[in-house]
Amino acid sequence: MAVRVAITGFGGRMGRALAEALLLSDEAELSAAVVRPGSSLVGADAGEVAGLGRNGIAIVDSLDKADFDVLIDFTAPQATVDNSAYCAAHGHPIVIGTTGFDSEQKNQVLTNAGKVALCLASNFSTGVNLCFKLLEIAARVMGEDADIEIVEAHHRHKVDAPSGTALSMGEVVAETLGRDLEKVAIYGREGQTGARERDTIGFATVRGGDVVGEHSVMFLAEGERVEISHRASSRLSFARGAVRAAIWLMGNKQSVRAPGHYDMRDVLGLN
Ligand SMILES: NC(=O)C1=CN([C@@H]2O[C@H](COP(=O)(O)OP(=O)(O)OC[C@H]3O[C@@H](n4cnc5c(N)ncnc54)[C@H](OP(=O)(O)O)[C@@H]3O)[C@@H](O)[C@H]2O)C=CC1
Ligand SMILES: O=C(O)C1=N[C@H](C(=O)O)C[C@H](O)C1
Repeated sequence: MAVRVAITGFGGRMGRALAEALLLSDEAELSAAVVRPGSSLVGADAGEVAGLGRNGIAIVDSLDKADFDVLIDFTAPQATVDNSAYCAAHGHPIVIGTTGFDSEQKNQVLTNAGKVALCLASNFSTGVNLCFKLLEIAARVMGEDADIEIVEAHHRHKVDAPSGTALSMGEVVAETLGRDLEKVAIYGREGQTGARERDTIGFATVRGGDVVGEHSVMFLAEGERVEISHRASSRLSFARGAVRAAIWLMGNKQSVRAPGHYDMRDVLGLN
């Protein structure tokens, strides 16, 4: 029997991509599509809204009206805080792709991992999670002798910066080098900045057009430079990863994963 998935933020870019990924899956299916109360999409056919053809699932405005095993939530920080609390209260595992949390919101979300299995990742694509592993090696081999800079580019509608993925990349590098990202991160430069300090990790953000998501981490040493880069050309790369995580949390419906905080590296066996 297929894993039954609810999607919150169904009308958003990722909501629609997730619907497509579920249609392509043999092991999971869309069972509920949820949008904000008052949305003009309430009552519409979810398949039609996602451009996938009629599927008979009417869009609802609350998780209380949804029938599902596991939730996939790519919305906005406060909505994710609320949706994860709902899942914890009702015993549903949850996959979270939302980025841009402040530290209090992130703590609130993670509290729920005491009650249900929760998979939180700034990026669900296989390629980015492979890059996280490559970054550990690069940081170990070159990190002490190189200046490290992270550049990311996204579409003009993105509301948080730097991207969650760029921050995760910074965390991987900083942790490998025994540095505290909060202390060494430099978010953009302007004016008389002075010479670069070796231990810092710089972030630069580009926003524009329809860029799906591009990340590059540079290790700039004397006489050579290594770049580890990832370019997403379709949101399906994130959506298929999130569906894989949902199936993994449900243990294919045989044995639901124990409550806890997981990420996509756990799903891919990279941790
Ligand atoms: N981890 C990963 O792999 C990826 C993560 N993301 C992240 O996912 C999130 C969503 O991205 P994207 O789909 O592009 O964004 P969109 O703005 O296209 O979609 C977000 C959706 O969430 C809904 N939403 C927001 N706040 C609320 C709320 N309080 N209550 C109910 N619904 C709400 C919006 O509804 P409405 O339109 O009515 O406001 C909208 O439908 C972002 O944080 C982004 O960074 C994106 C891609 C990959
Ligand atoms: O908002 C997006 O679009 C994306 N957000 C995620 C992030 O902040 O890292 C992942 C991906 O790059 C697309």
